Amino acid sequence: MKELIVATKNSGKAAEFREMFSKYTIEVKSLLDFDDPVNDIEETGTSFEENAAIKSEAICSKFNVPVLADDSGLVIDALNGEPGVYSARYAGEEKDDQKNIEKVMAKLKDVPENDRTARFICAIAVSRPDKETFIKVGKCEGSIALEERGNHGFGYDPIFIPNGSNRTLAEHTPEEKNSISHRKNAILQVEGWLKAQS
Ligand SMILES: O=P(O)(O)OP(=O)(O)OP(=O)(O)OC[C@H]1O[C@@H](n2cnc3c(O)ncnc32)[C@H](O)[C@@H]1O
Ligand SMILES: [Mg+2]
Repeated sequence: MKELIVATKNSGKAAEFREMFSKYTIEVKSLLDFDDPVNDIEETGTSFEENAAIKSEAICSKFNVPVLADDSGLVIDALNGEPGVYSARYAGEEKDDQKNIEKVMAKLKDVPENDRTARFICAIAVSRPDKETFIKVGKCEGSIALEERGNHGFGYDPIFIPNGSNRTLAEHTPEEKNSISHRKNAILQVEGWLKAQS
């Protein structure tokens, strides 16, 4: 079975990838599966695409196998695109999901329902030894809820309502989220390559 490393240390992302890749005969590993801890990669880019490629290329050079990386985040119109590429560390270096949510909710406290439009974006970069990296982007349009709700998922899911629903993503089952998410929409675009691997 071919091996694919998903270059993430985010357990929420790793679980979603594992589930969405289960239909392929590919052995999927995340950076959380290695006995020797892999150093953090500095995300110095100014776009999701750039940061995804920084991660996939760094891990591909290290292990010499195909690597897929995800750089993703929440873009809120009323905050001029924040938290954007800084989504993980919006409220500080400790990457605390709850503090990040509280920071967003405080900044949006006077913003009415109609002006709370937002989207999740996911850039997926695939790097292979001696080949060019390719990058695809997926989106999920929606809005920021007036209050936090639900326990599923991770990150900003408790405050994000996808268009067409009245529930937050954290009130969607993992299967439901994986059928509409930004991550799913990015994966769909690399499906041809994934099939060729399995
Ligand atoms: O870099 P890796 O190791 O993959 O893990 P990370 O958590 O630092 O990941 P990113 O740099 O891509 O930052 C993404 C942040 O955006 C948020 N995010 C991304 N996808 C999300 C999703 O599906 N649901 C909720 N929040 C999400 C969440 O706060 C993530 O920490
Ligand atoms: Mg990161």
